[in-house]
Amino acid sequence: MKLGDPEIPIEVREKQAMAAATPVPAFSRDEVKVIFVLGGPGVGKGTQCAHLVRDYNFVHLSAGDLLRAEQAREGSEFGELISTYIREGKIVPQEITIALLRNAMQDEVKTGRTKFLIDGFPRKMDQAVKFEEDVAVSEFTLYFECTEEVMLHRLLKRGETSGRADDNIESIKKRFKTFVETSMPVIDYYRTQNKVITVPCEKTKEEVYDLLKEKISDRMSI
Ligand SMILES: Nc1ncnc2c1ncn2[C@@H]1O[C@H](COP(=O)(O)OP(=O)(O)O)[C@@H](O)[C@H]1O
Ligand SMILES: O=c1ccn([C@@H]2O[C@H](COP(=O)(O)OP(=O)(O)O)[C@@H](O)[C@H]2O)c(=O)[nH]1
Ligand SMILES: [Mg+2]
Repeated sequence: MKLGDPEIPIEVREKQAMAAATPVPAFSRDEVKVIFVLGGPGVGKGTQCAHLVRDYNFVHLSAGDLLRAEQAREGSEFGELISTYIREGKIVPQEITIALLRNAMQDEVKTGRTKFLIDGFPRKMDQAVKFEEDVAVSEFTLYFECTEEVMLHRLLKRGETSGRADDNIESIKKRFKTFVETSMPVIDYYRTQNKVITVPCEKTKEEVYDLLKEKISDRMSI
């Protein structure tokens, strides 16, 4: 059967035509620039993204923030599921997170904002593959690195005021395990493509930011 074949029912032909009209990925590398921001829980991804937004023309999209907003949205069919996954430190099924990211990107692109820091995503190989197939191919990945000991300290401190259901010792242990077992393979995958810029994060926020700027100085013309 070919596209437009009159023997195919009209509904099917319409669906085929729509699929053919939707570019894959949705945004080309000319239209948008995507930088993935990865690193363990509490390493400082959100903090450093805020610095980059202040100094450069980036849109900051945190997958975790988008999931928490969806969880809190009245009438969301995914609220309970997201809540459970986050508390257990597990990765929410990719369809949900990718749809949230894609919608958020579409809203920004409509207003002419096209440079994205995608923070805390992709955390699992299936997300990486599907996002790059369907939404956009990344320019490179920033990988923030530091010891679990330091991350634990930062998360417990953040937990004093964050109100987050996963900033407690039980959830943190599970998040560390998920990071090592499920998210590190994504970083390794992009390493094989020479697309990872690693930034040590043990020092103060300002020192880390200075180092980050130094490491990306030749990439900021994107
Ligand atoms: N370099 C740093 N030194 C000390 N504390 C930091 C540093 N970077 C971030 N923090 C703090 O650690 C906590 C986690 O940072 P955050 O940016 O939320 O990390 P992530 O998004 O990777 O979980 C926050 O309370 C933040 O203020
Ligand atoms: O692509 C993602 C990003 C986040 N999460 C969930 O959201 C939680 C919090 O993510 P966030 O990036 O906000 O945490 P951080 O690393 O900043 O502490 C994770 O532990 C996961 O349960 C997810 O399922 N998929
Ligand atoms: Mg964060």
